[in-house]
Amino acid sequence: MSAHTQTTANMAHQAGSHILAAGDDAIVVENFSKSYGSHRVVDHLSFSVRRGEVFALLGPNGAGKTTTVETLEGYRSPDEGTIRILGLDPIHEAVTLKPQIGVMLQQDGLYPALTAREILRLFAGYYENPRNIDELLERVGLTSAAKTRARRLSGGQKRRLALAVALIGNPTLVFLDEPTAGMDPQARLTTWEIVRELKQQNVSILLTTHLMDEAERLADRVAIIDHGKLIALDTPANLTGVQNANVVRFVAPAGLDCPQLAALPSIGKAEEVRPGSYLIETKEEGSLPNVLVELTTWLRDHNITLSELHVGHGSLEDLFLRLTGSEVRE
Ligand SMILES: Nc1ncnc2c1ncn2[C@@H]1O[C@H](COP(=O)(O)OP(=O)(O)OP(=O)(O)O)[C@@H](O)[C@H]1O
Repeated sequence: MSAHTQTTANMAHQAGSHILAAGDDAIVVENFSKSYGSHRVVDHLSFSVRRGEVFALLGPNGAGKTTTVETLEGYRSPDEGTIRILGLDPIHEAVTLKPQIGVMLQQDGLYPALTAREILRLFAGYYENPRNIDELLERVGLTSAAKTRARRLSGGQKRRLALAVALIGNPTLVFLDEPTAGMDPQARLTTWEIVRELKQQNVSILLTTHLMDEAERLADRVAIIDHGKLIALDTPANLTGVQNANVVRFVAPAGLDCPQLAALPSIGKAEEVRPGSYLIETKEEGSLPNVLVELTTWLRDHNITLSELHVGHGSLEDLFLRLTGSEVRE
């Protein structure tokens, strides 16, 4: 092949792969399973994350989130199924893939004797087009701690540094495993702002979190997994039914007779979700005013004091509890 033909072929290949890549999903997981010994922790999981999407993976402890994320990052191999990250195999094409992804780990496996700036300089050296270190330190709120050795950083500062490490290489796709766990409210807000900025720059983000409000605020779509299986996948608005106000929540003494409440004509369901905290769903759309009349009449007739009453749609936390039967923990 002549040099010209070869260049043309390369250009066509590059153009072709670019067009292909642009239409591709950032992450494709198909039928992925993983066991530790005889314990299957991920069970035929399939989902995809679009380019520029913020995708949250939720699930109770031990649901298989970290195993999934670590497999997507190329640190574990799937027993079954196919995984494509930016169109590439995370293990066999790791050399091409690694410069394009950023990973914020749950554990801050950073060099304890190096300063925050030295750690970022070290990681910047692995990338072709790293971010400016001082700007990044400023963005994550670590300017004043730039010369502090990692072992002397507070827990929250270590998380900020782990986030900066994930972003130093200007990644196309970022994995954030419980990014705000252990952060103070200010750092949490900064992290949320950074996630939104990344999204505006069309960076794809896979997020795991135990914070339902974090998922609700940030994620375009949420997947809930339990025992390694996908049990829900949709936008937060669709999952919580934000379009229809069909839920009444109230606080009253614990131990009310929920079956009796559920038997009222306009009430579809009545549950005590936590002691003294009740959730009621309407039987039909639009019957909320009737539900309120029936509920307050019932409470008055039984001489029950009401301390809070909210009307609206379900929350992600309600759905999570209902689907998994597990309390969310931070
Ligand atoms: N290396 C390992 N060897 C054996 N079992 C493991 C290993 N890593 C994880 N497990 C088990 O696999 C299951 C899934 O763990 P995983 O960490 O993926 O869950 P998770 O959803 O991330 O949980 P958490 O919310 O607690 O971080 C758990 O029962 C865990 O004990």
